[in-house]
Amino acid sequence: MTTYLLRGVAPLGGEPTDVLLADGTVAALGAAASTDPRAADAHVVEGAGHVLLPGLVDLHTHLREPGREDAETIVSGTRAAALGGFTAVHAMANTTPTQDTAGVVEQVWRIGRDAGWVDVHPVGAVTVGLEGERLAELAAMARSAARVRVFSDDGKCVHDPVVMRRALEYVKAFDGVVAQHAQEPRLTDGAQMHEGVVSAELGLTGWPAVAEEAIVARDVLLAEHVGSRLHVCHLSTAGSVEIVRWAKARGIDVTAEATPHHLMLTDELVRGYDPRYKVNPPLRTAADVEAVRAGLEDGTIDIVATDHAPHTREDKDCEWAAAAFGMTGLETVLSVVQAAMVDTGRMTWADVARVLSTTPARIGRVEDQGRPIAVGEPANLTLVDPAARRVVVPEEQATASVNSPFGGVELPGAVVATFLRGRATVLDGRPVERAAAEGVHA
Ligand SMILES: NC(=O)N[C@@H](CC(=O)O)C(=O)O
Ligand SMILES: [Zn+2]
Ligand SMILES: [Zn+2]
Repeated sequence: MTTYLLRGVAPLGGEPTDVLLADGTVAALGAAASTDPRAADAHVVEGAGHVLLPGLVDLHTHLREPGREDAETIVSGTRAAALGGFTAVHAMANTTPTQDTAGVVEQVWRIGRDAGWVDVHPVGAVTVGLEGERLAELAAMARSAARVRVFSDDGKCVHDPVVMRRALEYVKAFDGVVAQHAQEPRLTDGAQMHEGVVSAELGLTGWPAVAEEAIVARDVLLAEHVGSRLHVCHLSTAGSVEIVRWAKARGIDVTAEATPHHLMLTDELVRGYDPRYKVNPPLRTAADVEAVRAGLEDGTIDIVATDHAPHTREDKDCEWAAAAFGMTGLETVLSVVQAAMVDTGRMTWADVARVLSTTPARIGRVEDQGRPIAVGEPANLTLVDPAARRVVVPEEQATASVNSPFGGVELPGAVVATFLRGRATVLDGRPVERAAAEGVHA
């Protein structure tokens, strides 16, 4: 295995230092890194001005395999994840067949492991076929080789309060968490965008903020009643932030995520009827974007998760009403968080490490990720150049789909390198095919 000497990098944006990666771990730091005998034949990465972060962990990715390999495969999606700085992703359960049995989650986990770009942690469905009626075999998925800890019907809401209560009770046995897609179905019947001034002007059926907030409020109370862990997916309204803030103050064990698009984009973009901006939950108002940023800044919102939702051109390049909901995000999230939170002075790089690595790893109970950058720790790391600027070109990304809302937009920052247990998956901003990394010749 290649040894790497990262020269002059800034761990969590702090003082520049040298970091030696050997035998899959952080082997030495500071002066000891270059004097270590293993540094003699190391591959040197000149990292002056670059920030070293723990490898990013996504709690919410749609990899689409099995079933929609025309939109994404586990290989294309995890390669995109590595390029985005990730070393682990949680793969959502709304595949075909659904990830609702031990067999399906083990298959996804194994394909991810064999691909080797990032660790793939399959999310288990809460209910059979995401139908919201019967609980899926949660314990069997938890005990399978995939060791599922996050359960979600994402794409759909577990709307029946009895089913939600049972799921919250059941996952306690294996320290699991229910990740809820908070959307009251009756209040969002036929909804096409956020309900507000813009939807009224465009004459599109709106999706009221209360449809999200009513479920978030109900679920924090259920989690308190049951004494279980709840995670709120892609929180998008100012009211939801307020409810989670209240719940945390009350001691309820709730965590919440924000997506990069809800940190940056508003429903004003829908005026052009470009389906790239069609997403669930919908883009909200500028006041909601500000509330989500403030919630992330003060810790009410625990993490940023991409909700990377690739869709084929056939499913996206059509009239607004017929287009699928969803946006890609793996390869732009770090840049969006830098633009929205770091470059605005609201968060430090240490905060970025917390919301994109440490805390998502903890919520997903992934023990070897999101670790401190310290000697002896597994070398799951991401090196970022914050001074870089680039215009996003979806066609040039590794994801198999082109439905990025940031196409044509200039964003700050670039992932220079990603290391998975000491092996480079990305170097000089380019993917390192595993055969090359292992010195295997075809
Ligand atoms: N976010 C989306 O708009 N779409 C997601 C489902 C989801 O996250 O709810 C998808 O699977 O396409
Ligand atoms: Zn969702
Ligand atoms: Zn999703």
